Amino acid sequence: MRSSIQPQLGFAHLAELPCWQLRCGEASAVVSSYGAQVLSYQPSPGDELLWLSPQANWQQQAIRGGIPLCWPWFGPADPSILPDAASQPAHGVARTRHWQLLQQHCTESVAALTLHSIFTDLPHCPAPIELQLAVRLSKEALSVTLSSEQPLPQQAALHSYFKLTSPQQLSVHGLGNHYLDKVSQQECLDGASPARLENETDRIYLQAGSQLLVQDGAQGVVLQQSGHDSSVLWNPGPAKSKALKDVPDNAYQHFVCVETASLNWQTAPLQLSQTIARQAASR
Ligand SMILES: O=P(O)(O)OC[C@H]1O[C@@H](O)[C@H](O)[C@@H](O)[C@@H]1O
Repeated sequence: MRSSIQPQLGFAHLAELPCWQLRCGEASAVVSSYGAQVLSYQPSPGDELLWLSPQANWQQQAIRGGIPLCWPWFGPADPSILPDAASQPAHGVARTRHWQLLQQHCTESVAALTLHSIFTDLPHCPAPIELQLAVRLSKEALSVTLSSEQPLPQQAALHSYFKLTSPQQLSVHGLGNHYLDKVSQQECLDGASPARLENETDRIYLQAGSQLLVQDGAQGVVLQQSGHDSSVLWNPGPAKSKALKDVPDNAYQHFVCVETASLNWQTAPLQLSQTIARQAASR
């Protein structure tokens, strides 16, 4: 059976949202044109790997869940690099744009599409910059690659929200033990490995490997990444969950973000990739 790509309007409670549904064998994925955001990935029917907030919204704001794209900066805009930083949105401008379909193709073993957007109004770059997101669904895995050929000073992150059944039982392998703790504002050189969640967890790991394992109790997700210089581990904990408007109060129990990031402001073309797959059950 060939794989397929079908346009669809709306996904979950996000009415009227223009999306594409990709299918390949038993696997399926949904990609939104708003933000070029993967919203769902099921390697087999009913086995959802990504979390989408039941209170997520779109239009004028980023969709909370799936795989948002942070670009061309990560977190709050840096005033030493970006003019008028205070008025710029957190995590950049890619996740609140409408993107266009550039190409698609289906074979028996893959459903793939590429979306693109041209940015003409970046605060630190007057020239138009084209950004592309390639999404590739196979029977075994989902890959996303964010790329730009122009050597712009930039940061980027694939800000994946993974579904969680138990925060207490989460361990993330492969991150290394050197991180910047954004909660305590301290650098930690000898963090525990594998990483586990604290009350609020917001860390930038500076020596993350190319393969991570997000182990949630008995279930695991294998994450392969390239083009990164760091990985971010984020879970808002109880107090911040309550403060966030677009998530339920207990959202911290339902997701963890493990992000593939390029944060060094390199003036170079961008090629940032993440591939996720359900870990095979051990015999
Ligand atoms: O609410 P936003 O802008 O989507 O950001 C969510 C989180 O994203 C993470 O990547 C950051 O490390 C956190 O500091 C931030 O709170």
